[in-house]
Amino acid sequence: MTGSGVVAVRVRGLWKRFGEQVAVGGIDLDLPAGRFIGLVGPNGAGKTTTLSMVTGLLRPDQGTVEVAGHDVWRDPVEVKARIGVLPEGLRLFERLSGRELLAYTGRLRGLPGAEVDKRAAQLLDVLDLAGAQHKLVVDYSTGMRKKIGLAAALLHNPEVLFLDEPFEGVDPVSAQTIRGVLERYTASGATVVFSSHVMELVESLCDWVAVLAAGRIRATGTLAEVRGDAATLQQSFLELVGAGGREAAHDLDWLGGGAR
Ligand SMILES: Nc1ncnc2c1ncn2[C@@H]1O[C@H](COP(=O)(O)OP(=O)(O)OP(=O)(O)O)[C@@H](O)[C@H]1O
Repeated sequence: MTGSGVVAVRVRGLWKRFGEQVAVGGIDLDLPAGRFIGLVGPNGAGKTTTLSMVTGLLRPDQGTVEVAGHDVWRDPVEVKARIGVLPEGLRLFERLSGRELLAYTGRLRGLPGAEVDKRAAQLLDVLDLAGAQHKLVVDYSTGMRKKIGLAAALLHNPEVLFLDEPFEGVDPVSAQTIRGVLERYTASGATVVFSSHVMELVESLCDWVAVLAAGRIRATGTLAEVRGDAATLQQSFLELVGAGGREAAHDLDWLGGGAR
């Protein structure tokens, strides 16, 4: 699946409204296979809504999504066998231990018990969770929850992995661990799609970027293409999405300590 030109995710005419609010306003997108892809955009841009529709968690009002050549809404079983998802606000089975959660996930994925045991042990080890594997998930910290969620999403060796803000609330050591696992995974030809509004992170991890603002795609391409002549991705991002509002700071002339 590594070859250039192979499309991992194909989105056409995707729309989602919540009442009057247009969350996603007609997105067309081809995400190349074998890349580390960043879906970036400011708060409320529509990243979570887009990822939810792409992974079959939220039904679009209009439009189609194909993942690994299968239509997400007509062929959900084929798609779900090929993807791993770490959603935002991840809900886990809290009363299972980390190890039990992986055993359960592996069996749901149809893997033989011995294979699940082997993969679970390796993932727990690599993600630095071996010491906490018998602890209940309810007692895990935010970072530990992200890591066990990532392990569950990787267990069946998916072709495409979707991660919604995977580094949110994660300390630098755990972030480095997660990063190592993801880099190894993409090096084997798999595709990672992750959403973030942290530009430095996207710049250091991704080789392909899609910029989303106000429910629409503003730019796509390799990191170099999207960055263009700007010094950093952050700068080109601010130009793309418009940095309006920065000057509004003078309205806060009462703010700054001292006089009340
Ligand atoms: N269930 C919902 N009901 C109503 N409005 C919603 C719902 N989900 C999302 N929205 C709205 O749709 C828009 C896009 O939200 P979304 O969560 O997709 O953005 P995002 O890019 O993921 O933002 P963030 O980076 O802040 O998580 C926002 O204006 C949000 O208020």
